[in-house]
This record gives sequence, structure tokens and C-alpha cells, in this order.
Amino acid sequence: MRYLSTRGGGAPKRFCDILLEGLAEDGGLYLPEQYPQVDAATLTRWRSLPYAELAFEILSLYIDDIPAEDLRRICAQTYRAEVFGGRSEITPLHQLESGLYLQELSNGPTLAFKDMAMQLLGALFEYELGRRGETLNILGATSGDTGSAAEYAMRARAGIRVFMLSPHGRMSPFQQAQMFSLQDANIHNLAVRGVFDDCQDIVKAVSNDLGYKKSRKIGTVNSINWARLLAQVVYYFAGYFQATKSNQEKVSFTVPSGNFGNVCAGHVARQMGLPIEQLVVATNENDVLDEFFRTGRYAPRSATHTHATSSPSMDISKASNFERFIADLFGREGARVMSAFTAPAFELPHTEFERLRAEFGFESGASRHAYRVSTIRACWQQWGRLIDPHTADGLKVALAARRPGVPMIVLETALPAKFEATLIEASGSAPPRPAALVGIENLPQRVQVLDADEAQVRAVIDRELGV
Ligand SMILES: Cc1ncc(COP(=O)(O)O)c(C=O)c1O
Ligand SMILES: N[C@@H](CCOP(=O)(O)O)C(=O)O
Repeated sequence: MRYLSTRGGGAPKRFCDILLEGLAEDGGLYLPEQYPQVDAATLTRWRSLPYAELAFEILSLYIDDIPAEDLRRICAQTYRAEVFGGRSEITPLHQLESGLYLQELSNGPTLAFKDMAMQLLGALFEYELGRRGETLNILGATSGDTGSAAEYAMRARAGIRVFMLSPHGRMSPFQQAQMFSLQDANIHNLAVRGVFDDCQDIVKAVSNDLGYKKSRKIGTVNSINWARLLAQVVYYFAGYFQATKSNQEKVSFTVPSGNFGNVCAGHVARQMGLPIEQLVVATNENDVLDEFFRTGRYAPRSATHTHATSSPSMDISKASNFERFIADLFGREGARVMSAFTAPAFELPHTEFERLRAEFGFESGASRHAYRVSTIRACWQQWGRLIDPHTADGLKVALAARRPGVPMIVLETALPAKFEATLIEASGSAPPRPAALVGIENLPQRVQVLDADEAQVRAVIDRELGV
């Protein structure tokens, strides 16, 4: 399989090259030349596979530069029940009522769905860097969960340093503590006075300086990296197989969305032939994506118009992966994608707007604090299940979007323990947390606070690298 930039620049590349490269040289994101098609017989064969085997089957459709036995071993070592809360299904479905499910994606080490891909990414990096005898300096941006998932996945890996930018004071105390309490020498937390979009802009600006990127060996763990998305495709298949008995059935997914990586993986699964009816994008008060799917107008907002909410990991107004979907919608016309994403805003012509729902199955809805709190409370009272604020945004939107006769799967993107204040407001008591994480907020923290200034970030990187 070869990969091309959404913006059309450069020559096709192989998987392991784009794994280490991250952002494409023309500032675009990598996509496979085409999506492999999965027929009914293959779906039937995959239905009964354990998660690690399913991951191997799907990954091997996209990765032809790692020997099959090595890839199989990497999948088997990554997707073990011990790593994912002792659950052998890895991403079990939890039924709330007939036809309504949560898919548990947050049983990994940092209690968020990011672990699903990040654990694999850590293993792939280590494997490929080992083969090449190289090292990598990861520059990442987080609004709360990518950062800790990446740091936990990379902290013990040889040849890897992590520089993680986060919006200063905008994550939950638990999320901050998860990252900032790590004392490993290869982990560097940089809190930026700004919003997540400022952090992501800095990551992209640094990566777009090709000379700097090459000389400092800069890579990425954000969903800029295609490998992140690919790993996330797997659990859509796993969720589908658990909710259905035959390939004639369809399911819908509702996805709490921010940077559009998670739901974009669902889009890829659907393009491969997984029988998905609706892909419902759920946003919080930062509803740029909801506006787009309702009106066809994409108008990202500035930092001052990006709200700090009680589902902080979704406080994003410039969704990076949205460019991947638009590239598919535009038939991979690189120049058109480039001009859309270098303009302040764009609007789809009517014929293209209609394709969003009719051809790609996309729908959307937005939530806000009051709905979030009442949904957490109702879910607890009605179904005895505590959910986190992001999952609550998903459930709120899913309840309005679901169709009779089509199972609706809401992706559970984090555990409630990460967002204690909102859970106390909604349910009256603190959510349970794993024994190892009790009191994590009281541990000594290691973080540098910077302005939203690319030069300051480069200075930290250079100082650490001794350049
Ligand atoms: C808990 C949680 N829910 C939802 C999201 C949104 O996911 P995505 O950025 O893939 O759209 C994030 C951040 O990515 C998150 O951490
Ligand atoms: N919500 C994310 C933001 C970064 O998303 P990514 O999927 O591009 O890594 C977070 O929690 O950090």
C-alpha cells in the first residue's frame, strides 16, 4: 500500500516512512491510495477472531513493509487483556437497553480511548527505529488525553523523547496530574498559554520546517499520524461484530468528536465496506463540526472563540483530521483541498452537501454543559452506568439521532474518574478510580509553562537535544 498527501504533493510513500514522517511535506495528511475492500466472506471470517488477530488482519491490508510474523507479534503483544482492564474482548460492548450500546474503549493504562492506538504506535515506533538504528523526537499536542496516552506508551521506549504541548490550565486536574507527575527523563511537558488549537498549530508549523524537522528527527503521535487512525479502524469492526449476528445487519456509531480522528477512523471502516448506517458526530459547545454537517459551511474559530468546557478534551475548533474526510469528499483533488484548508473558511456547493449524509452517512449534533450533566445523571439512574462528560455528549446526541431497528453504538472515549468535578455535580459523588491512581493529583509535577510561541518551543527542544 502506498500513501499520498491530502494536498497532492510529493511521491507516494510506504507505511513505515509515513509512520516516522507524520505530517506530509506539503503540510497535508497522509491517506492510503485507496481503501482496501472487505467482502462478506472476509467479514464472516473476521467475526470470530480475537481482537489482536482482527487488528493484524486489518493492519496487514495497509502495511506491506513489515513482515507478517513481526506485525502479528506486535499486535499480540499490544492487545492483551492485562493491558486493557482484564477484558479479553479489549473493546467490549455494554448494553444500556435494547439497541443501545456503549463500546468500552477506555480500559487501557490512561483511562481514555487514546490508549487503543497509542499502545500500538509505541510498539511500531520502537520496532521501526530499531530496524533503522534511528531515534525520534516526538512533538505532540494534547487537549487532555493524547498527552498522557502517548507519554505512558513511550516512557520506557528506547530512542524516543516526547515533547508534549498542552493548553495551560484547561485540562482536568486528573489529566494534568497524569502527565505532569511523570518524572521520566525522556518526557517533557510544555504547558502553553493558549488553547489546544494553538498547540496543534505549533506542532504543524515546526513540522512544516522541513530542515528543522529532519535535523531534529521530529515525529508525531497525534492523529496527524496515519498509524493512529489505522489502529482506531479496528474497533469499529470489533463493535460491529459484537452488536450483530450477520453481515446483513447495519449499525450506527455516535462519536464524541474534537480533532475528528476517531470518527474519521469510522469513515475509513465504512469506506472499506463495514455495514455502518450512520456516523454521528457529537460535539460540545465548540460546535464547528456540527455546524458543518448541518449547513455545509466550515468556519474554524479563533482561540478567543474556543470555549473552555466540562468536556475539555473536545475543546477544539480546528479539527485536524477533517482534512482527510474532505479529501475523500473532493475526490482527492489535492489543489482543492489545499485551498480549502489554507482559506479562513469554506462552504460546500449544495450537491456536495447532500453527499455528506446520503453517500457517507454523516450526521451530527451538539451538546452543552446542562445536557452533559443531565445525561450523566440519567444514564446512572436509568441504566446504573457512570459515564464521563465526553461520552455523555455522545449519548445525548445519539439518543436524538438513532433510528428504529438499527443498533446505535456510542463510543466511550474516557472513564469518569478523569473528570471528578463534573461527575460530582451530576451524580453527587466522586467516581471510582483504580487504586494506583488514588491521590495522583498530590504527586510532584514537572512542567514548563511557555507562551503560544513556536520559537519558545523550538528553544526547549534544542536545549534538550544539546543543539
Ligand atoms: C475523551 C475524549 N473524547 C473525545 C475526543 C475527541 O476525539 P477526536 O479528537 O478523535 O475527535 C477526545 C480527544 O481526542 C477525548 O480525549
Ligand atoms: N482530544 C485530543 C486532542 C488531540 O487529538 P489527536 O487525536 O489528534 O491526538 C487529546 O485528548 O489530546
